Formats: sequence, structure tokens, C-alpha cells
Amino acid sequence: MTVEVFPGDAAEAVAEVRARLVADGVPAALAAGSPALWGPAAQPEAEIRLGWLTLPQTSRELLPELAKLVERVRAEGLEHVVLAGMGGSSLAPEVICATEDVPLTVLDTTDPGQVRRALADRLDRTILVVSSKSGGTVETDSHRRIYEQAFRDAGIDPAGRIVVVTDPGSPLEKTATELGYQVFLADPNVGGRYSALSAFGLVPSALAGADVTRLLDDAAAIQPLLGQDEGNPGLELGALLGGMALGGRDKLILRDSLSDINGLPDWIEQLIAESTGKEGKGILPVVGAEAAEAHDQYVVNIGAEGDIRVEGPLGAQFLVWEYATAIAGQVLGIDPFNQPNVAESKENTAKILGSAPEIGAPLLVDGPVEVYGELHGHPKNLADVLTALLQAVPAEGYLAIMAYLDREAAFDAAPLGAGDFEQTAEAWAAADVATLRSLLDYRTTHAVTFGWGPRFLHSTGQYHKGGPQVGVFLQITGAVTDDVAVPGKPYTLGQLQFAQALGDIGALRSRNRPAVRLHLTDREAGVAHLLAVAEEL
Ligand SMILES: O=P(O)(O)OC[C@H]1O[C@H](O)[C@H](O)[C@@H](O)[C@@H]1O
Repeated sequence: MTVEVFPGDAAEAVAEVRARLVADGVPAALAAGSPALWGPAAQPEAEIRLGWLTLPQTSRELLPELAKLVERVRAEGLEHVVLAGMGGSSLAPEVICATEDVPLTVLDTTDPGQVRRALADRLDRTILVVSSKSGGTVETDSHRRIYEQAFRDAGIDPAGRIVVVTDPGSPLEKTATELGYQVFLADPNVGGRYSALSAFGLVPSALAGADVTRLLDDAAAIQPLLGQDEGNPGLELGALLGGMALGGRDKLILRDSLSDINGLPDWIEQLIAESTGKEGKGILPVVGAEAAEAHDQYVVNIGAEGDIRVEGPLGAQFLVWEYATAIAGQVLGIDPFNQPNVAESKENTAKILGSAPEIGAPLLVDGPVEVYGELHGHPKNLADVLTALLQAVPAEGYLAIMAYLDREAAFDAAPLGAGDFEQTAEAWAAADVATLRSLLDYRTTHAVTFGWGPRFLHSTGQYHKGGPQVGVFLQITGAVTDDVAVPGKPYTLGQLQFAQALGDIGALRSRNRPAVRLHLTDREAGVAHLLAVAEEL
């Protein structure tokens, strides 16, 4: 694996950072697992968070049991692998499976429509992996309950269909053992976003058909370089990330369009945003943008194209980005292993679920779109609202779009294989709320990000609340027509999804950042109207 770095006008700053890291012995100390690199306050956490450095060896212990499980699942004809897991418990398997082109259905949503879609797909041949490090994540717990009920309703014993990945001693381990599920225990000394090469990355990927031994081999091959001062791709990349941010270039545009690796930017996004976005500092990853348009942005490419690029196989990429993020944390003076602000939105959500939410009257209604929030300039319609939000972005700021909707709804716009692929893709883009990112990006030089709620809460959500206070937030929610009950809980998925949106916007507003919620009273018409208005701005 090589990492080629052409830092352009930041070369001096990056070289300085690199020289300081080498002089301080940081590369070798990190490779050896020293927990003291991030200061005394971070040391207790670092002492139990550096297990990822040796996963290319320690994870091999899992392989025999995993091979047996794969064999059983194949023999029983369970061909539909569904993974319920949030953030670090699903982002790596998603990239691994997309890169190897093996099918995996990822459930990291509370959208009732998206969950219904998964449930309706080959339930009789489904194996569900429930992955949660803490074992207490509400989305994952809900998915488990919903699938248990669905299996029972279909006369299927859930014990043969549910496999659990969790940390030893978690409440999920206890429940799973009681219910007779097969449990894979992960290394507790590895944080969620550093867990790609642990049981969290490997179990669902192997079930889906990926070659996980090769992943570990590719990571192992790069390991010896990580202790070196020269020819160390993790050091080069870490000095780049840290040096750029210190020099004011803290928006990292991640591109993988010409790469053999499919979707790594989404995984990197969580790793970097959650690891660095705290104490008013941080690096904002931007996925989906074409090019850097302002002095606070730069582009890193995955694969062989581009000025700044990271080349190499996926297993090695995981380890190098983890190492580089830990280095960047040291450079920025933050603890790269905690996520101090993620809990705020979760606590708000729990409060909202326990009482009827107060919504108030909309600021305005424009067709199928209701607008909630406050904005300067007395907006009269949706176009005014979008313009006001773009104008509210301060220097070195960003606009974050967060959509609590069905991520796959746009695929209903045109069936695959009906027309030529270009037409089909155009129909999808025209029905996909994520297209709003590029439409608004086109109208500003500031960074524009897009995240699916609640998925992003476990990723950029930390940066939004803990990073520099320069974000402007556009949240999108939608009416639910066909809700899904969560067995054993007093709420439905739709209620949970809505409470998550309100909980997060409450946390953002408490920081006095501009935050507007658009509510689509008809989802399909609402998305079409929103995109049409954004196109005309
Ligand atoms: O694996 P779990 O314990 O369910 O956690 C899933 C996610 O939850 C939280 O939001 C953390 O901030 C993430 O880092 C983590 O990946």
C-alpha cells in the first residue's frame, strides 16, 4: 500500500507537523500502543481503546467459529443477510460487502418504510446479525425486537436466525444468551469506529460472502510500516489531516469515484468526525462533493486518481486511516477515542419519547412542505428559507442537511433493468432527497454535507455538536403512513424516528446555531417540491 501526498500550498505546515511527530517519537509509540500520547486526561480511555492496532492478528481467533457458522447458514439456504447495527457496528461491513460485491442489507435506520422493505424481503431465508458494542443502542434493540416478532409470526424459531456481535458483559450478551442466540464477543479494547477488523466488521461480511481472511492479511502486511519514521503511510496521512486542519483547512472532501473500493468515505466520515469533532475543534469530512471550492477545503481521493490520494487494499486502508486519525487527534490536542456529545441527542430523544412532543405552529407552509424554526429576514416561502440558510453560513462554516427518511425510497421511482442505466439513475436522483446536497452545494462555496438520520447521529452528529460552532442545519422529516410497532416498547419506529429528529435539533438549537426543520406532509411530493425549489434558487 502506498499513500501519496501532494499537499500543495500546505506542504510547509504538513512537513513541520510530520517532523515534530517524528522528533517526539509518536509513530513508534503509537504502533507500540502507548496510551500516553493524547495527554493525561485522555489516558484512561486510551488504555482501553488501542486494541485495533493488533486486530490483524487477534481477530484470526474468530475465523474457525465463523467458518462453521457460514457453512451452517449456506447449508440451510439462508441467503439474505441482514445487519442491524449503527455507526461503527455497520459502516465497515457495508464497505467490505459493497467492495466485494456481495449482498448485505444494512438496517441503520428507524424509518418504518425502510424496515418494512427489509422485512418483506425473503424472511424465510433471512439471517439477522444484531451488532452492538454497548448492547444498548435503541435502534438496534428495536430491530432485534421487530425481527424476533416477525420470525415468530412466520413460525420460524429466532434462535436459528439471529446471531449477535457484542462486547463481553453487555446487556445484549445477556439477552442473547437467554434466548439461545449464537454470540460472537468482540474485543472490548476497541472502540466502535475503530472496529472494522474486529468481529463487528468480520462476522456480517463473512456471512454475506466476503473474504475476511484476505482483509486481515492486507492489514497485517501494512502493520510493520506503522512503527517507522520513514515510509509510514499512517504517519503521512495523519500529518496531512492534522497539519491541514491546523492551517485552517478543516473540511476534508472524500472521493472514491474511480476506486475499486466502494463506499469507504462513509466509514472514514464516522471515524474522523467522531474522533476529532469535539471541544470546538475538528475535521469535517464531506462525502459526495466534487471538488474543493474554498480555502478551508481540500480533496483526498481513495484509489489511484488525484493529487492527494490513498492507494491500497481495503484491509490496509482501514488500519492506516485509524492510525492516521489517532495521529491527527494528537496533533489537534483532542482525545480521538471518546464521543462526549453524542449522548445529548439521545437523552433529548428519551425525554421526548416519554411525553407528547411540543411541536408548535409551522413558520410557513409551502405546498407539501411545512417549515419549523426561526430565520432572519421573514421568509415567505421555501425558496426564501433555503436562501436564508445558505446566507446564514459563516466564514469557514458549513451547511448540514439531515434527512430522517427512507434511504431507499428513490429506488421506487424507476425499476432497475427497465430502461437504460443512465435514465434509471437520473430517475433515482430526481426522486432522492440526497440530491439536495449537490443542488445547494452549487449555490455556495461553503461545504455542504448530507446525512441520513439517525445514521449520521452516530457519525457527524458528534462533530455538529462538539466541533467548531459554525454549522447551519437543515433537518428533513416526513409523515409516516404505515408505521411499525416495536414489540415490548411503548413507541413505534415512526415515533422513535421523529423523537430522534426533535432530540437532535433541540441539542443543536441549545448551541444557538441556525436549525430549521422541513416536514414533508407527503414524502414523495415533498421531495419533488424541495428539489424543484432548490434547482430554481
Ligand atoms: O455498537 P453500539 O454500541 O450499538 O454503538 C453504535 C454507535 O453508537 C454511538 O453513537 C457511538 O457514538 C458510535 O461510535 C457507535 O458506533
